[in-house]
Amino acid sequence: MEVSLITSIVLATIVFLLYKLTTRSPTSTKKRLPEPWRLPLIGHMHHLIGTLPHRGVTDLARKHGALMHLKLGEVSAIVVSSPKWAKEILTTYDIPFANRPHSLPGEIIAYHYTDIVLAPYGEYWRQLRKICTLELLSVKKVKSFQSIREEECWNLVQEIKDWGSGRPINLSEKIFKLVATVLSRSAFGRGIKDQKEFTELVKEILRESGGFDPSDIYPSINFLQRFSRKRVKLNGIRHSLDNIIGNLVSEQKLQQVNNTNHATKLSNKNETLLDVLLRIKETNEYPLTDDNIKAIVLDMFGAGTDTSSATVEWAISELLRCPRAMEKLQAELRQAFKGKERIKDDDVQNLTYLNLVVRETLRLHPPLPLVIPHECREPVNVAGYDVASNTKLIVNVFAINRDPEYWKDAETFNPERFENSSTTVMGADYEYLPFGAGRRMCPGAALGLANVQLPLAHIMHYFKWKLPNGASNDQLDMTEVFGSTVQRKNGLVLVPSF
Ligand code: HEM
Repeated sequence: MEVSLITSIVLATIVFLLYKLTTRSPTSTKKRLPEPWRLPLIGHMHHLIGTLPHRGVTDLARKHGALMHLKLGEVSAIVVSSPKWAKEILTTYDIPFANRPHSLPGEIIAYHYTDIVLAPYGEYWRQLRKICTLELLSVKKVKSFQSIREEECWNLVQEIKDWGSGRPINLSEKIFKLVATVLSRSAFGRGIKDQKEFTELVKEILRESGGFDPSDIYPSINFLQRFSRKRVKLNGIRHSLDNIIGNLVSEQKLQQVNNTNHATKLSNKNETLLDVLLRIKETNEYPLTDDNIKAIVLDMFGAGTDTSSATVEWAISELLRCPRAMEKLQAELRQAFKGKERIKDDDVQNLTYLNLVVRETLRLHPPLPLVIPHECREPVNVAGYDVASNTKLIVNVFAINRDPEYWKDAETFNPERFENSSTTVMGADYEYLPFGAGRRMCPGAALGLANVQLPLAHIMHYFKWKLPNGASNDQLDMTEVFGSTVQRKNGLVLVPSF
């Protein structure tokens, strides 16, 4: 890929120079958004080679401004990199920019855009958001999964204890498995027969969704669309997933018929996410098909696993490099759980410092630093600039969360900065947007935070952690990798002691 991209840049440069020599650019009176210098065919892609997209885009924004235009292949995008512009776009222009662009995962994995994340803005999406707010991801529903979270966190503690004190363990794998199991029990109730295969498939979707593919940046080239490697890969994943989820839906329907025959109707409190969706379908509250249900259930995994597990990993990483914060957190946990054998979900809600650590982690390491691309549904004029329909909107949360105008020592991990601050999951001035903002803002923040706080409290309360081979904690490698979320490049392999 690297080679073909470099070859394309060389070719494009030659074509560009020839073009410049033989033509004169017509003078245009139109006000154009600032942008870096571009090449024909590839646009601004060469500026991003060798960088992580969120860091590359942030560097460009520092040079060219907080409202900037980028051309990536054929695709035009505006990039918003300051709280001021985020507020302007996500309030005044929120509806025009509430669409999602075409994508292969949307077409193939999300049963032709019938999930929530990738559905186009419109009546169907509005109904799904309502189902999320009132049913699937309501505070009440999140609370109803409390015992699942507690049990699975306790299982992790036992697993680490069984593994043994003083032996390096790959904590990243354990954390991903924990979050995926909590979600799958919340979605399907009992453990899934094919849990391992299912978790692997979810991991593959996440890998493929974040991966770069020429068909994404040259959407008009039919050949690339039809024969892309990503399409073949995603079709394979979809086939396997469809079987697993299809079986789960059929089993659950059967179970519901049995329950009705035996007059053992589930109370809403005990319903899994799948039960809720099947009930909504049965009662015709919303006209959902089986495929719609599968797409929605898959969203819960796609949107909920990597985001929460990456946040737990980054929190541990930052704490290891900041012994003062680590000690303060462990002291808070010791004090709160003195004499208690197990940690309860309700207990962690009131832990002030734990809360500050999570907020600061999400500031420095938002799992979706460029959110999920939005798309403009109609031509709009933003601050005198004409923006054509189908232009993508990239909200650069990475730059916003580190904007030095809003954040003192913006690059430093300092949970205390949130003390006495009223900032919740969204900054009042749009200076803190780990869950996005506007109509497309994450509807799963309450569940996401619960799936971060309880595992982190367990991992930090029951164990002390250090790096293997006597390395000092400030040597911890913090290299990132950009996929569907920004993760640690290398798994967190640490030595527990207890
Ligand atoms: C720490 C955890 C999480 C973070 C940081 C996070 C962050 C985000 C962000 C930044 C977006 C995109 C907003 C935009 O496009 O403007 C998003 C969308 C979304 N998230 Fe989350 N998320 C988390 C957990 C969850 C969980 C647990 C779920 C559900 C199980 C969830 C479900 C969704 C859905 C359905 C959308 C799409 C909303 C739409 O397009 O209307 N998220 N999330």
